[in-house]
Amino acid sequence: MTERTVVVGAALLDAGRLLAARRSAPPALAGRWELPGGKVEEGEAPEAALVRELREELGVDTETVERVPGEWPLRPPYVLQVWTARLCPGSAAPAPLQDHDALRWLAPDEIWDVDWLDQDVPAVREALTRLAAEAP
Ligand SMILES: Nc1nc2c([nH]c(=O)n2[C@H]2C[C@H](O)[C@@H](COP(=O)(O)OP(=O)(O)OP(=O)(O)O)O2)c(=O)[nH]1
Repeated sequence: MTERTVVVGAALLDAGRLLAARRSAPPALAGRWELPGGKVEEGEAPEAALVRELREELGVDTETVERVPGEWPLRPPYVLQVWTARLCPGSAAPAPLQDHDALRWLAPDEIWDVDWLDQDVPAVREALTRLAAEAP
């Protein structure tokens, strides 16, 4: 039997930039950059989980736009799925409230300036194609 838990990550896009978040915990991941998000709870739709996680972690109101095709293995039993998302009108600006200690909005030519978690690199590469498509 394969047990797997989906971790949803947001490619949060705004004004042609992608939000990257630096993890503050656990020690093995702290200091590395990721797509903000978290684990989907039982009975929860992944898009709803992502909106919930972004509210908890960053204090923002968001809506998901589309699934970024693909699924990337994390530490078993977790797999990463990614959606593009945008801020709802009137949302607060993202703040590192929980799990993160820094945030950066990255333009396409800055994407590789941060030290992404190794396992996020293929997902970020895929998200970058979406960002390039919507860059002003
Ligand atoms: N959110 C997120 N987690 C990731 C990414 N890449 C990656 O390996 N992970 C790992 C870190 C964690 O082991 C797991 C997700 O944990 P989390 O701490 O973000 O999820 P959560 O908010 O639901 O966690 P919890 O404290 O409620 O247990 O997936 C990523 O891009 N985004």
